[in-house]
Amino acid sequence: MSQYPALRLRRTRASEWSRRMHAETVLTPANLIWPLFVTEGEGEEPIASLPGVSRWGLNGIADRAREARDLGIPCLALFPNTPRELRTDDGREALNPDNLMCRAIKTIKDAVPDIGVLTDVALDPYTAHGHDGIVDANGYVLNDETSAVLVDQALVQAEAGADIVAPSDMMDGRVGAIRAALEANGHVNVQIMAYAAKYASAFYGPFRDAVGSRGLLKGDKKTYQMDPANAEEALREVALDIAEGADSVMVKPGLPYLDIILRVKSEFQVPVFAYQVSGEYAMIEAAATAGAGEREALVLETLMAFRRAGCSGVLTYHAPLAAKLLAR
Ligand SMILES: NCc1[nH]cc(CCC(=O)O)c1CC(=O)O
Ligand SMILES: [Mg+2]
Repeated sequence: MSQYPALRLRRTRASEWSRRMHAETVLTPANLIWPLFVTEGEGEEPIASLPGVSRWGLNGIADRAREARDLGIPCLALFPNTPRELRTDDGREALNPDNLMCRAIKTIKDAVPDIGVLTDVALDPYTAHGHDGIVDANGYVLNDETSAVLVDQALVQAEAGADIVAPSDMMDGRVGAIRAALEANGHVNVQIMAYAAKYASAFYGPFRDAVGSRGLLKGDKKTYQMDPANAEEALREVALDIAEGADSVMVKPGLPYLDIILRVKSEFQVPVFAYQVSGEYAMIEAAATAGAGEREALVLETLMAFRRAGCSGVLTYHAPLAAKLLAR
């Protein structure tokens, strides 16, 4: 009896109510984190390589925060486009308590006190060479020197009101160092979401346009970000970040790395997030524009795939669209 024709897996798929009742995974706006680009001035600056995404001045950022709240999106991720003249080899603008990032955090907290603010800890929006850290004479990104600066950067962000600091730099040991500094400075409830398995990827191009680092970047990031060939190494990275005190871990990029998400979730049972990165967003937009797929369906299917693989949530530039679709 346990086979066809008595067993028909199509039976539960035959009607909409039944499909809904048998869904193993749910996707809600609570699973979305919306990355936002911040700029000086008050205008809206469209980003050519990210159609539909803009940099916003502080007023626009406050409006986006209200929009997110109304859509049920729980958290915003912030990325500054630092004016060129403030970018230096040591990225010291990252430590300025009045920098664009800190002003954006405060703006959001004033406009919508109850929304989560996640900040990126890395130096690339502040360095003249576009790397995430301090480089030596050969252009090599120095681990321990960089980690020391990242600790101060995370503290500056926490002081400004960040709820989650998210180191995206891939230095060794920085999660433990940041956790210790947060504890020592009274920020016991500031979370760390570690970009634990971040790959040296070809999918970050539009992001680098958005934060203004593409034209500046010398070389590539392969001496610190991971080789796409590696999966076991991702598990080691995640194990270390959890041991150092990460509250949650991230896998990045997203869709090409669903296998990593699944393995991390199965192995560690910790909150896992994915970053559906700028190049993935641009790919979906290009497919939709070319008529190769239907935008809304592509967005919801890819986001559901992250949930099915084990993600608690996804950073996605499609967050407002997805939240609107999910509200229907
Ligand atoms: N610290 C850099 C950082 N933080 C988030 C992204 C990429 C996000 C995206 O492509 O959407 C990057 C780019 C990089 O590593 O060069
Ligand atoms: Mg690591």
